[in-house]
Amino acid sequence: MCPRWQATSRREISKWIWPLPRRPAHHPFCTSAVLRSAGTLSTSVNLEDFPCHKIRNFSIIAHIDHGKSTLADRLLEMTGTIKTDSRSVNQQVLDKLKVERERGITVKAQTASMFYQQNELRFLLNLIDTPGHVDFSWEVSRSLAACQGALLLVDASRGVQAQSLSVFHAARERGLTIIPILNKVDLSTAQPDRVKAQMHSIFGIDPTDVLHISAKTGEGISGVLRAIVERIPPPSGEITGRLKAFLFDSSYDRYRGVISLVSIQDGVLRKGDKIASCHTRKKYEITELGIMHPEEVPTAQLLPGQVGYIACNMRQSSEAHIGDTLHRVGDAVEPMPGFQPAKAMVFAGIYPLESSDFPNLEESIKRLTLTDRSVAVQRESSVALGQGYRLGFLGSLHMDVFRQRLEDEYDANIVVTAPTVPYKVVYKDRTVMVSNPTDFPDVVDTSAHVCEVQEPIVKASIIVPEEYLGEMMVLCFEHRAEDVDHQYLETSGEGSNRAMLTCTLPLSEIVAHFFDKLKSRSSGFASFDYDDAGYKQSSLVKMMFLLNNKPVDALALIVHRSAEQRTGRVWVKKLHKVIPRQLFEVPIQAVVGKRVIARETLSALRADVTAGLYGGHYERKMKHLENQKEAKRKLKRIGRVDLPQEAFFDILSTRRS
Ligand SMILES: Nc1nc2c(ncn2[C@@H]2O[C@H](COP(=O)(O)OP(=O)(O)OP(=O)(O)O)[C@@H](O)[C@H]2O)c(=O)[nH]1
Repeated sequence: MCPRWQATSRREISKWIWPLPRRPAHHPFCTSAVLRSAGTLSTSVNLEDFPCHKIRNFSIIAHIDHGKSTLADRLLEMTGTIKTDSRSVNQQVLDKLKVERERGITVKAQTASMFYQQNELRFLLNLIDTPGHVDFSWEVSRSLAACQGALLLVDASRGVQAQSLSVFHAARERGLTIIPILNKVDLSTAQPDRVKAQMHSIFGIDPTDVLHISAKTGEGISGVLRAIVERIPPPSGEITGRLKAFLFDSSYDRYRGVISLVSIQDGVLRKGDKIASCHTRKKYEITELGIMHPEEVPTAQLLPGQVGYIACNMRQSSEAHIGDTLHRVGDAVEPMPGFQPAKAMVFAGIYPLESSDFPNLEESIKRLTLTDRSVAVQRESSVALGQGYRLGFLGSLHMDVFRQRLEDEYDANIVVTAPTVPYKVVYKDRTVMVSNPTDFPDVVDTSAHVCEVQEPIVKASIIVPEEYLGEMMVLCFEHRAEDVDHQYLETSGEGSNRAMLTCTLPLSEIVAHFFDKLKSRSSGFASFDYDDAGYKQSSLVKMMFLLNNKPVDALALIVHRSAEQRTGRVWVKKLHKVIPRQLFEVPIQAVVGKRVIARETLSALRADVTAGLYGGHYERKMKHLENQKEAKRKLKRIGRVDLPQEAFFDILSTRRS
């Protein structure tokens, strides 16, 4: 082997894998502001004082913006886990990522352990704050697996919304004890009785069980802590049993490798213990363990029912399989039921704005996907954009958050291609998943070897005041909805009642503009949720865009046949607007198979080659013009359209918006 290659390779490996560099004082993914505001109080904790009956594990679940992170702040403050910051009622301590703080949304579930004294007893409460947006429901479901209870928050002014339903059912399916809570009762628009009646009719919740709080002002928070201890059952587990630790989340620390969050089912886990994974059969040694309080606080051990972090020389994040059971080496244990792996619903190509930046982009993507395990990654190349990656996301918000994190945390200058969903192409002898439009067959002809194409379908539900129901139906039909149905959620005589509209929609119809239209056409009142509903045969075509008769692969689209004319015309017009004029005439065409669907012509830029000539030099003028014509003819023959990357950026960003 070439010694130089060996050296580079080792250097390369050491950058990624081992040995890990010295660890700084702060976790690299937390901003110092977060750490300051978190104000970790305790540095050593003896977990032996907390057997199962003194532990409560719970998640906070709700529709987006109903106040989960604000409630988490108040609980951490009331239990003395963080300092009360009178200047800021909205610390959002558990929203650690910059993108979360900027956008005011949670995208990653976070765990925090708190100590709470009730009467003579001291309890260990393990809280998991979950995201509310439908794209991150995978985070919610795995968080629930580590809990025995859930706080279901409902905004007292907005009432039950679409994701309130989905998270309620997810918690119910797992058999968790649900504590229903009405939040934002301080608002003048709050309608507690009406919302409690909704909760009763939709979830069957007894109105007397519902707690009233304001996570903002702190009203009612002590009642929540009492209810957690009194209503949520403690975890069960045998301290003398064989070690079983359930791995439900992981992150990557470049100094210590993979950090896994585990919930101990049975047995005791200590530093130095030799453990093995049921999934990969690989063996590890625990180098560090502890609880999140809310930052990492090392402890001597983790006991049954406790939730904490472990570092164990795990070098690749793929080794930490979400849903895995860890056990002591040599002990045979029955693995616990795992999770369905995250399923990418939206794919897009990500390319550097400057091709020479590809190595940096590659490194940034590798690092970022170590902290976000739900992204599917595949290398690809495009004639127009060079080397890049095709990434799969859980939804378009997830895609946008990932893009922002690449830009914010890694200073990446990138072009993101139009999002596409994964299609199934059924050939006579095999079925192929296609997540890049260029791989889609040019012609879908049932008499040829492509039997059919199928697209992913979702079961959508929209909750909206009844006066917007008609408008929502129109919107759904515009997006190829089927099986449209509706039901009223309440029957109160006062004010407008709310209805739930359900239908099936092609996933491709909701990845681009659907959510914005839904919000604007319902004046912001509609909430939307969806669930995977499999695949369905569909009449889809591949649309290519030709510039000067040459296809531009990065612009290819898969569209429904009913929308081909409209889409072709719209995009040809947009291309016409953003492509700079060339020295020759450029036809811009949208084609499906051999059919031209739409065309615009970019007129030639006529440089005034005679500008420097004065007076009557007629022959010289003609000569210059002839030379110019010849040069243009040559350029056109070469057929190369000078399309700067910025134009791509414009085209692709307008496609997304
Ligand atoms: N008036 C009032 N506002 C509140 C209350 N609780 C939360 N809010 C506000 O509601 C908004 C959303 O609160 P968050 O805690 O971020 O909501 P969330 O459910 O964590 O949001 P996601 O994580 O994005 O799903 C913020 O502006 C909060 O300040 C409350 O009790 N009263």
